[in-house]
Parts: sequence; C-alpha cells; structure tokens
Amino acid sequence: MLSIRGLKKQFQVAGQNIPILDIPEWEVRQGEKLAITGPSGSGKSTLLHIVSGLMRPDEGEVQVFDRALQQMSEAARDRFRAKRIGYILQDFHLIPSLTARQNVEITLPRTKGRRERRELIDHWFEQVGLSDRGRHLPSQLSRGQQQRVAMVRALINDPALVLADEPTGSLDWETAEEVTDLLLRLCEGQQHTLLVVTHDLNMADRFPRRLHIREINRLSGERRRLSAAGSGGSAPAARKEQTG
Ligand SMILES: Nc1ncnc2c1ncn2[C@@H]1O[C@H](COP(=O)(O)OP(=O)(O)OP(=O)(O)O)[C@@H](O)[C@H]1O
Repeated sequence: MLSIRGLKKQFQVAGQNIPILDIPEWEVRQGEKLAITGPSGSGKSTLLHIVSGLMRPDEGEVQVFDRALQQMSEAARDRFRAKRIGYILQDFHLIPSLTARQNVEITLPRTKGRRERRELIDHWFEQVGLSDRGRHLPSQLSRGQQQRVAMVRALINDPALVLADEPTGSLDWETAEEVTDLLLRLCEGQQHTLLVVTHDLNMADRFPRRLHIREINRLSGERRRLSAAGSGGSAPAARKEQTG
C-alpha cells in the first residue's frame, strides 16, 4: 500500500546541502502497524511529511495505494490526503477557539447530514472516553485529552493510512501508555496501516513490528559518524543527533 523507490531528500542550511534521506526501496503492506524508531535528527519526521505528501522529495517516487504522490497536482494531493490519510502530531494542533467537537466536526465531509455528523462524533467521543468533554475548549482539556481529540480527528474519516509523529512525546509516562493503548485499540482489526514515529521504546515495544530508520535510510549511520567527527551537518542536526 506504501511503496518508496529511490527517495532522496536534502535540506539547504547556510548555503550547504545537508542530505537527510536516501531510501533505495521500502514497502509497507496494508494493515501493518509499524513503530519507526531512530535517533533525533535521523529524518523520521521528514519521512512522514513526504509520505503524507506535505513535503516533496528531491528525487524518487512515493506511491500510496498505487497513486504516485509526485504526479498529482497540489490540490489533488490535498484532497487525497484529506480522504485517505490521518495525521496525528505531537502537539495536537487543535484550533484553540473551537470546542473539542467542533475541532473534529470541521474535518467531516459536508455530504454527511447534521444528524449523521452528530452521531458519528458521539460514537467516537465515547470510544475515547470524552463523552462529557465535547463542549470544552482545548485549553480546558488535559494534554492527554487533547491528544485523544486529535486522534479522533485523524481517524473519524476512516483513513486507510494513519501517520503519527511522536504522539506521546509531550505526555507523561502514564498518559503516554493510555494514549498508546487507545491508538492501537482504535486501529486494531481495522485495515488501517499505521506508521508511528517514536522515541518512546515502551510505545514501540507494543507494536507488532518495529523498524529502526537505519534499516531503510542509507544516510542515518553515515550522518551520525559525520556528526561525531564534527565534520558535517547543520548545527541543529548535529545537536539533535547527539541527543538521540
Ligand atoms: N525545513 C528544514 N530545513 C533545514 N533542515 C531541516 C528542515 N527540516 C528538518 N531539517 C533537518 O533535517 C534533519 C532531520 O529532521 P527530522 O525532524 O526529520 O528528524 P527526526 O528523526 O524526526 O528527529 P526528532 O526525533 O528529533 O524529531 C535534522 O537535522 C533537521 O535539523
């Protein structure tokens, strides 16, 4: 369902090209639940951005359900993402002036009637234990509750591909466990393909499959050596890699 060939991505920092990703080949089957780990700065978030179509690679081809993302117009890619991909981010990205329910409702297609939308949201809020919190603003919710709203928003349109970038990164240990359980439970038995980037090895251990980014990215080992020798990479890259 996801297929990558000859992917390359570099960033230009202070006039210098910094190569980040070089993935000759990578396939993910439909329904796989995969935790992607690796040191800070090794390109995990960049990879998710490219898979979601939010970022373009410099070279190579990314296919999601046999659709080549690079060959779509930007508008077509946006529509494709809205329909088929759910993206969960570490910082939730909820709109502060909207209630929890409204934050979810804005992602529902207009073709659904008012009653259908209400029932769907009721169902999902019940699933994540937020039935009594729908009218609260994000600022009136705990971080774990905000992440649950963000999860509902990403999953409610039944996307075939779910991407999550450090979904427990800003949560305390217990809440992170709860959110991990919930995410796996919501995706269990579904044909969703789930790719989760995480530093949290407890979270990664719960997944049926773990992948270290160096298994697919030819640059991650090389970049770490360069960084350790102080001879390459941007300052933020080097700092991030040493902390990973
Ligand atoms: N827009 C950008 N411009 C320049 N450099 C960038 C840009 N985005 C990312 N980078 C650099 O690319 C490298 C990979 O970043 P990325 O966020 O993908 O790593 P990561 O593995 O997800 O790290 P972390 O685990 O810390 O989130 C880093 O060195 C980062 O500084």
